Amino acid sequence: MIRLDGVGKTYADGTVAVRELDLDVARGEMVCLVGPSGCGKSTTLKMVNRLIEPTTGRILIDGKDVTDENPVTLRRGIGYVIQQVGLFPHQKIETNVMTVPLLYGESRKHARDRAHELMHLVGLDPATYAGRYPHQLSGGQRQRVGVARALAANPPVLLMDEPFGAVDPVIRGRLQEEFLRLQRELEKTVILVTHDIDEAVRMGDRVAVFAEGGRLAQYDVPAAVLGAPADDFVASFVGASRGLRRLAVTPIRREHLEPMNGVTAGELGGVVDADATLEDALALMMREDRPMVGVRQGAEFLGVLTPNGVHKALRASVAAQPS
Ligand SMILES: Nc1ncnc2c1ncn2[C@@H]1O[C@H](COP(=O)(O)OP(=O)(O)OP(=O)(O)O)[C@@H](O)[C@H]1O
Repeated sequence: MIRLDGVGKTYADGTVAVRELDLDVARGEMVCLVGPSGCGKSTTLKMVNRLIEPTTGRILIDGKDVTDENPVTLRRGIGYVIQQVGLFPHQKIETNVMTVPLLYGESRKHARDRAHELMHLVGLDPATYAGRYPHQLSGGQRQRVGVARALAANPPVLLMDEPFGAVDPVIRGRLQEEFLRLQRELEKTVILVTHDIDEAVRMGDRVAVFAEGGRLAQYDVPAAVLGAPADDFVASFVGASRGLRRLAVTPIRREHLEPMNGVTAGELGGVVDADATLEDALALMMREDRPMVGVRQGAEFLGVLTPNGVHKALRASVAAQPS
């Protein structure tokens, strides 16, 4: 869907922000660009919607070179969410969200209906918030308006630059959760920039770890980035607690379960659903102070997970990834 092919950006003052970057993002995939400050993440994102022109290489969306497209037409198909949201301060929330549909010639009635629908989608009741002004909203609510506005033209592609950066950790977690739910429904192709490895592994189907100069140090699924860092840079960036982080991104698999035979009710800490993560299962074992939990899929009981099974699952999650 989106392909960066040998893309580089050297600014006029000689700063090499991005060097020879190859990156593929599949349709419906959410890819997180993560890395330390100044490593070229925002520059990369802005080259996709041509807010910045690359100095070398090509960027293709659906096989078409973005430089052949009129930038205005191009941006119509690309939603853009930034940290400072950029709402018009003297316009009501509803009007802020309606801006894009109105720009594309929708009637006021349609644009307003669409704005209300989107406000519902991002969890802001239009009856309460449509008539408010941006300064009458909390930071987290403003971020949601930013997301609603980016979705207004129903673009297939969304670019998000630190979209949850300006809010406190609790709200941030909630917004991440909500956006993941929304994304499961909308299946947009998303590139999200963050400097927070936790956010990247939580949100991304795949994670691109950038090093200085826009060098792509590793591009893989979260479990592999945490479980098998490509080099010392990635290992130190993901941090010493990466082992624990892996629990939250590794799913439970049938082959790591043991049969129920002989397990007594007293040994079982509880039951988790098959789509839970290892972290959920281990948290339950610890909370209940029991050596195992049951795993269920709907009405079917699949087996029990023990700490030994957790260990096997972690090892397999790395071994299973193509390097
Ligand atoms: N207009 C510009 N002119 C010259 N250098 C620039 C310009 N914009 C960005 N840079 C430089 O390019 C490099 C990459 O910047 P960029 O904003 O892409 O990094 P980033 O990874 O998004 O950083 P952060 O996480 O701090 O936002 C930095 O060294 C930055 O100083």
